[in-house]
Amino acid sequence: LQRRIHPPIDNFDVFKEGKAQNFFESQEAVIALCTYFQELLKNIKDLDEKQLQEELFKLLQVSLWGNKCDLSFSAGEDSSQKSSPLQSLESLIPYILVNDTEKLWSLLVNAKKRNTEKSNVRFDIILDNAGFELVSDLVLADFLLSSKLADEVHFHGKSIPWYVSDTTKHDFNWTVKQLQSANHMWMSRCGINWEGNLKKGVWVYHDHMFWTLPHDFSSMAEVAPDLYADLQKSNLLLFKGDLNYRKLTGDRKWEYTVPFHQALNKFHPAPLCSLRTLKSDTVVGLKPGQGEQIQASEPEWMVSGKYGVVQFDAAL
Ligand SMILES: O=P(O)(O)OC[C@@]1(O)O[C@H](CO)[C@@H](O)[C@@H]1O
Repeated sequence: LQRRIHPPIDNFDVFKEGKAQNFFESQEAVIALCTYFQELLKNIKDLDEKQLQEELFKLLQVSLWGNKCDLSFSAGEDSSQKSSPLQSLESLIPYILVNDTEKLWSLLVNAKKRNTEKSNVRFDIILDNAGFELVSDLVLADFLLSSKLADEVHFHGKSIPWYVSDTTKHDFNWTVKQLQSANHMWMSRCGINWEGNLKKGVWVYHDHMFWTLPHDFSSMAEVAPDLYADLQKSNLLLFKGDLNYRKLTGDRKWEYTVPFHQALNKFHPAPLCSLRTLKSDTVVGLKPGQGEQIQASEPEWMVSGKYGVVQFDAAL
């Protein structure tokens, strides 16, 4: 229906209220994250490589678990982030079934070393939900620039309201504005910096109709060659969320041990990584017996949102 009334009438978004509510109900978590991040920025220049890596891993995990906050998953009920997103990271590590964060780090560090003045390191985030998840993605993006691991970050949102809480251009700009005008010093500092990044053009927001069409990503080169060509300019594509994972892997009932590379079915515009909590019954790249073992004690493991993957593929 949303596609049929495109462009939306007066920017009407039936999910707008729910998305705003998720943001406001996650307020304390947003404050905790912004405060942590602004403190980190104070001495980011003095961090050695190991410390930078640790901080990147933390913020990647915050962004991963931020994917639990999804209104389609909670059937419209409260899906906000209540506790500090940083506190529980350590205890959640066993729930990351595939953890390729080291590979991600190597890629970013090597891209930086090869970087010359002429070739910027570009990082792309294919966004998922607005609300707390989006804030966690923006903090990650800010870290990449502030640590100089990347020179520009491109965000890809939805051109029409989609899958309940998915981020549109309006949600993106609204979120930056909310932070900017917040009463909390560190929240507003984040918002001001982010507005500045957009103005300077080191953050770029894009949307493309392809993201709301029913195609697997393996057909992108054919169906949306312009988008595919744009993604080829990136050093690393970060795909957020469950639905993007389903589209990456063709939403098939794969054996758990099938390599991620194979399930991508020749979709390789650039090195890519999926940050996703499991909410649907598709998962690949597990170790032999890993899925079966969890299944035996937790029949709902693939759809509960309790488990996650940070799954990387570099082959071109
Ligand atoms: O992509 P997200 O936001 O992580 O998850 C979206 C999603 O949970 O919504 C559907 C349920 O309505 C799932 O099948 C689907 O994957």
